[in-house]
Amino acid sequence: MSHNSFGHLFRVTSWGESHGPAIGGVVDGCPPGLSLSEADIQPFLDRRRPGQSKFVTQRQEADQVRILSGVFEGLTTGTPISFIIENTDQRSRDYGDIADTFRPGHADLAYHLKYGVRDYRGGGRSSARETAVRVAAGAIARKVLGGTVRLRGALVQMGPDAIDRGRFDWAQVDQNPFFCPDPVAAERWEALLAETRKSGSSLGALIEVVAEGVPVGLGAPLYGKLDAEIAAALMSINAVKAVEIGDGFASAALNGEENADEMRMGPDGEVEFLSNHAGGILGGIATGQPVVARFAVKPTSSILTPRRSVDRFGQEIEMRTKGRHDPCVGLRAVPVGEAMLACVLADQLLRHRAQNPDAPGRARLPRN
Ligand SMILES: Cc1cc2nc3c(=O)[nH]c(=O)nc-3n(C[C@H](O)[C@H](O)[C@H](O)COP(=O)(O)O)c2cc1C
Ligand SMILES: C=C(O[C@@H]1CC(C(=O)O)=C[C@@H](OP(=O)(O)O)[C@H]1O)C(=O)O
Repeated sequence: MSHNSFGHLFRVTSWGESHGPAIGGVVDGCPPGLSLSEADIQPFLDRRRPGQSKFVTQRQEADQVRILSGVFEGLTTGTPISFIIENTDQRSRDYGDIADTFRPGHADLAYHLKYGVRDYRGGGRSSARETAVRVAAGAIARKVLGGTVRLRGALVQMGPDAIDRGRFDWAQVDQNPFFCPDPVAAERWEALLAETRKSGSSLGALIEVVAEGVPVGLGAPLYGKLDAEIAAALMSINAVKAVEIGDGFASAALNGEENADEMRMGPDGEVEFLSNHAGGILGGIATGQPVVARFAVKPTSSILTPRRSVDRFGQEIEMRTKGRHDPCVGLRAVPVGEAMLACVLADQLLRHRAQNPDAPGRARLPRN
């Protein structure tokens, strides 16, 4: 991960600010000959787009993507794929009040201290507007991964209210505005988030992303371990404060027997795991089990409730933040998390093929 690019062979660069004319990205290293058009990318952007329900920011952006390079007659050419998404609904006057002040919990103070000069409109470069670029890149990464890798995400906790794991149903995720896999929790969250928004406050959340059908062997120990790169990619998303793989923090409380993912031989000569505490990764390498990662986002820092802060002249102030904000950023972070996982897996797939082109990608062992 460097400043505005990540990945090695599948390399994503993003550019743009929230209230500038446009945002966009460049994906370099995408293999040639993959069918790709805007129609492959747009559905993913549509899931992340702001303004879609009363539970997200009311900024209205179409998030229409336009490919500028790297595709000829519907196929990727192996050259940089450049794309642009125009910003059309900036309301920069909302930010006039906070040009000289720093929202507690947002990036304002840190950008000021580091750079001295910043585009404060909409948070500038620090805004999650940029996450649209990640989602577009993720759609291209999914093309590289092909149809055998199934990648999905869900919101599993809003504020203190977690889903019931027994009711986890992927089919529910697109049936409510929360990306919630538990219909009963989704009903509770409707009231919870409406009340939170009305009171001028915000909530944090926990998001789970899962990739099934990941080829065995992805991961580049020691410093390019699959879990390490997934953690870095998810941690780079705005507002993320924690990432875990498999049982994550809960594994600290398990004993060795409970944590052991025991193995048997399946009838087709493939290793079968009896559980998946490891989240599909051992030694930094994919085992073929579902890759499971979770990440926590903090509550939105732009809130209407007055908070104490300081301004750039060193005055102590009290401020409230008006404007259009997500009362819980976790909702729209779901497609962003999926996209970051897709980009890491696509990059690891290309690196794995380069180093070990004959690896079978299966957990097969010889039997006597
Ligand atoms: C999808 C998404 C939407 C977000 N929407 C908002 C928002 O409307 N208002 C806000 O203050 N922060 C929002 N954030 C969080 C800020 O972008 C983030 O807190 C800020 O960049 C500071 O960086 P940090 O929280 O990573 O330290 C959002 C984050 C994500 C992932
Ligand atoms: C624009 C998007 O989300 C924005 C993310 C964001 C922030 O601080 O991160 C603050 C708000 O920006 P604005 O005040 O300009 O409306 C959100 O609307 C988007 O995701 O496309």
